Amino acid sequence: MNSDHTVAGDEDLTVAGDEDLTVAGDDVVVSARRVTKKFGDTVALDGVDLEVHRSELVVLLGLSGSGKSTLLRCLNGLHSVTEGAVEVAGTRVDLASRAELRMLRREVGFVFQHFNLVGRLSCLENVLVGGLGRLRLPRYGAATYPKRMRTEALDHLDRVGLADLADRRADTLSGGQQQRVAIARTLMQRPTVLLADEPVASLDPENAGVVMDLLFRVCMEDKLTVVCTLHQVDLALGWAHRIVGLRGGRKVLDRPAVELSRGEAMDIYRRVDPAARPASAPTGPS
Ligand SMILES: Nc1ncnc2c1ncn2[C@@H]1O[C@H](COP(=O)(O)OP(=O)(O)OP(=O)(O)O)[C@@H](O)[C@H]1O
Repeated sequence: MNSDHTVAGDEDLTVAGDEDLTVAGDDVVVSARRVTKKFGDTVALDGVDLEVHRSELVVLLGLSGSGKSTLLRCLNGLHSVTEGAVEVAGTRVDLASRAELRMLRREVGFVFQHFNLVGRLSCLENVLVGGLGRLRLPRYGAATYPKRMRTEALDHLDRVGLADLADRRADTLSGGQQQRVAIARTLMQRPTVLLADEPVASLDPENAGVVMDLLFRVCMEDKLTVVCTLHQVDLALGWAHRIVGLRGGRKVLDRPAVELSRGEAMDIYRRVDPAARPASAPTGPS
């Protein structure tokens, strides 16, 4: 156990030496406290705090290399943190055993930029794969899954608007359709948290909007906690409840999307730290 950190009950997470760090109230599902992640000499995250609530969609924005993917991976334990505390769905990720991390990952769905479907399998079977964690033995072919799971998987495909393509091989679908199948597969996991790493980076603007709309709908309807990395400021402003900006591994912005102008959001992408800019300098379009 990491001696720097202590947990005192479900609603109390503290980092030793920082009395003001009690966090994780009733509906805080994701909590990162002073998280630092180093890869050798590279500081990918530098003391990042983040809280995300149930039914909240938070978008992480930032230049390439600012630490967005690293933060997502620290949330589900794919990366161990160098310092700090992470709690997700009631599990202290930074202190979790391998078995606890396996359990946690059933609750935390992950949506990837490149969909990660099995191309030669049907859409239905790809979705069913999301429910494998609930079964004791592996399955080969959609027909070998219990009927109730097939019905559930079809419902998820219906929800993403693709029930009529259930029997089609996944590699015959467009990118946008494949990402919708991947989201249906994640829903089959019955997650409480959904992490999405640039889920629309490979899609055209129309399909990107469809996928963001879908993520927003499942966030609200299923009361999911969604953390999503994006590079498209307009999509973030359109669908996020809250926008968190990272720069050089540090959090430089954390505001409700409705309170942000486009110019303020774009500031995250400027090479010069807006806080360091002289007061007389132009702020760019808003
Ligand atoms: N496995 C790793 N080993 C070494 N360095 C890494 C590793 N993963 C990330 N980094 C470094 O950590 C920093 C943050 O990378 P990260 O991938 O989190 O950025 P990002 O904001 O997600 O970038 P992008 O928008 O390009 O995906 C970068 O300097 C990167 O080179």
